[in-house]
Amino acid sequence: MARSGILGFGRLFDSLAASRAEAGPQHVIKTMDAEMGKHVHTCIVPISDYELVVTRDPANVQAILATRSADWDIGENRAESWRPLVGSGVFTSRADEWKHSRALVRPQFAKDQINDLDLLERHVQELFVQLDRHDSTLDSCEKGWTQAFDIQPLFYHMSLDVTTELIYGCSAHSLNPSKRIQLPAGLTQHEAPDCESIGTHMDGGKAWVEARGAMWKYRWLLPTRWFQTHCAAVHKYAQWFVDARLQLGGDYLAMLESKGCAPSHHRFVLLDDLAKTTQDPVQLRSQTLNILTAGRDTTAALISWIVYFLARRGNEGVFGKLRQQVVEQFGPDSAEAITFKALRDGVPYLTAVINETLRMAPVIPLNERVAVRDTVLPRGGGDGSQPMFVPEGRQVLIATYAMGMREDIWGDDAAQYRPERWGEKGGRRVGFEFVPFGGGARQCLGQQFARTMAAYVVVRMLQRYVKMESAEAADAPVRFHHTIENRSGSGVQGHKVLIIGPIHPDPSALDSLRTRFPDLEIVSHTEHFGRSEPPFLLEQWKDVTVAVTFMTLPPTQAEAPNLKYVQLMSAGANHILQDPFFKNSDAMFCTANGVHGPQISEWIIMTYLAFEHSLPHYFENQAKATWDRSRALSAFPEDAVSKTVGILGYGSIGRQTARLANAMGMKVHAYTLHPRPTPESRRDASWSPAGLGDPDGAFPDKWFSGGTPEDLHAFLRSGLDLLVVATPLTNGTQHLLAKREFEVLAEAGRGRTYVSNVARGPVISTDDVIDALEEGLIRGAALDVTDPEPLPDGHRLWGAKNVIITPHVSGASKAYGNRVLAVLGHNLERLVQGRGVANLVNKERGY
Ligand code: HEM
Repeated sequence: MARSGILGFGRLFDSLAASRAEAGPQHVIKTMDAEMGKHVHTCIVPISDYELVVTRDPANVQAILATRSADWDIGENRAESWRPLVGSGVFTSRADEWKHSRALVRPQFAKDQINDLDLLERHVQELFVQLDRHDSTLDSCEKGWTQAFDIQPLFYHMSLDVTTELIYGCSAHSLNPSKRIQLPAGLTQHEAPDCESIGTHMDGGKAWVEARGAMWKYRWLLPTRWFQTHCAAVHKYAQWFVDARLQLGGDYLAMLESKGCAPSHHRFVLLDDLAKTTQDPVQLRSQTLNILTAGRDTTAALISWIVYFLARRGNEGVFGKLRQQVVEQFGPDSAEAITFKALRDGVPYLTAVINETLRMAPVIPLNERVAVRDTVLPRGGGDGSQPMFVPEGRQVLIATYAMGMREDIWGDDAAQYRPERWGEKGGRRVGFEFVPFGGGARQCLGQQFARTMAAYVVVRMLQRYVKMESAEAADAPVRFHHTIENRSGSGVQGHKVLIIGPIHPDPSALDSLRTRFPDLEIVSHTEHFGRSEPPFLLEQWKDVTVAVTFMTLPPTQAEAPNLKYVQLMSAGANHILQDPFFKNSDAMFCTANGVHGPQISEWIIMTYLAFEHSLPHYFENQAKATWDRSRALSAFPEDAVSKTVGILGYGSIGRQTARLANAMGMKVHAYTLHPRPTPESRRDASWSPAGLGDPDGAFPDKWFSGGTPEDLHAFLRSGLDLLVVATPLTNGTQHLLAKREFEVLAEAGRGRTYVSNVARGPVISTDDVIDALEEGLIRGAALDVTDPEPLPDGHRLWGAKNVIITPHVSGASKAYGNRVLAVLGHNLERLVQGRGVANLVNKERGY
């Protein structure tokens, strides 16, 4: 090819422009066809003072990857750019170092257990939950944050979740963060791994590596500050697992299981297995990170492409035929009949679909090698059929996509998606014209795993969905931006967060948010319930896109035209329902639901136990310096074991209370307004601190529901020792507990119920609770909220029998501000990924 452009840089700029236009792989074909002719398959491309070779000739590919592979090695870019992020391992090393790495990790991939279908099924279930939820939770205003909803990010999450579990034994649970395990910090000298941000740091690091690659030999110009942050975070994450494995040896998997990770029996965990061969912590960290990098995005991209082609208009026949075979082989809805062998051999058309997808969208459309000595390629010289001399140091690009599009190999319809071309068995004989997984000595180690996972996910989706539809037009071009999806940067560039209000997070929590989103601008303005020092000026709203606030809002959207997301510091939104900005702007509002669970549930248990163990009585005696054991000896306190707690309103506070009560040996009865008959309906999508609460709705022994007094009475009659009132205050819950309800409690439990109110005062009728206490209809009450508030001096509730009153303080906690920031971080991550946020306020319903 001829040189082009100023100083010969034209070819480079053309190729960058094609990548930006999402047509990089097609650009190779177009340029070769136009400038060299369709019959030329190998050419030299000059760029400035440098020349590289591009080939789409299978004979040359075979020589490079297999027959003359000793003359070739991977190029500097892969080796050097990736190493700071993932270390030196099988994917990034060269020459003898690579041979050593390959020999070390290859045996892991030969084991049957690596194809663990139980592991895949667990994560497919999480995928389904997200798919179900997506439609119902995505609010129109969220769509303005990134692009329209795209199924692809869910596959990337699933792939991260699967590969982290396969490699380290503990999933990052990015599809369902509520399932994240809080691993112990003290076990190794490293901090507990941050499962929440590992995906973001890997994406950020990868984006940098790709940007560096695109800058070709001027890559040193790229600043490294953020890259270093990502590298440090990724290392820290892997190091904890490696150290824990080395410290615990054969007990490593049992430890993970005891913390709540998937069961250890018969489970294959790559790190665990690898540590039987080497105990070198750096090796273990690097090799596992190399495999995580090589396997995560590639598999997600393959699944995304398969779904893309199945849903593409015009491919309805392919979808129908595949679905029919899948259902015939595996049934319409269950995973039971799916085995590794049946996946591999049982549905030939599925194999054909996967192969055809990899032909038309090889996940890695350009592979690369550099000659390590002077050598020859079998074809490309003379008229194209002669050998071509390649000097040492020359780079060759293997155009995998272009080979897949050659009409002389695949037929005139090479541009059509037609799985039938793969024949009856789905896998026609191919040579080096089809190398999506590379070939020869450095062939992909994860091919079988990737194929199994893709096949499994597709089968489960086809069992579940009778139809898939693409939003694109039938003739829309295939856009290769997504070949390996690149969510470059952290996705929050240009966003500015204003924290304004009475509650402030620790500087360390702010720092970790900055580390997680390095390009997010954060400003913080202290304010004490409406009064701020220095005064906050209206024009300061102008460029704010995210506000974290208790109740300070801009007067109208005109003052804050860019404000898209308001993170409230409160669990409810009732105090701003009449605010003009809330009512009239299109910003989305999220509550801090979940930040109160830990401290309020502690308050509930504390007051209950204080009452049971007569703490107020002993405090009084202590003040009088009186040692008197008679009370405990005459009427033994009752402990909580086997008692029943009824939780009226099973939200985040109720769920954390259930967790604590369960740990004390109590039974849990839950009450919700709407029925929750299925496991799905019992789940809770709102935010909760990792490892706390009851996101799956697993604790209740009985579940009651309904909106009528009869429904409520059935719950109150269920034998409650402790009744926790944790329901929002609405018109329907005003005086929900009144005279009749206390009578029902008394009839059912002979006055043994202790009542705890952490909701709002008016949910209980004050006069009626006083009467119930005085008449012994209930044993006692702990009230953090009263009606009225503040409770006036001399009010008769102060002196009621067996009552503990605190002045609406159960929600206070030093961790409050940090938790609000955690909700913010959680939602920012979801917004960047185009997913629905947690705790979104429905503006019509007001909560
Ligand atoms: C659709 C999914 C995948 C595709 C298309 C793919 C593709 C490739 C390709 C083309 C190479 C060769 C690069 C070269 O020639 O230099 C490669 C190497 C590699 N792949 Fe994959 N891969 C996939 C999934 C996986 C998975 C799931 C894993 C592991 C869990 C994995 C692990 C590796 C490793 C370790 C290497 C380096 C081998 C070496 O250099 O010796 N891959 N992959």
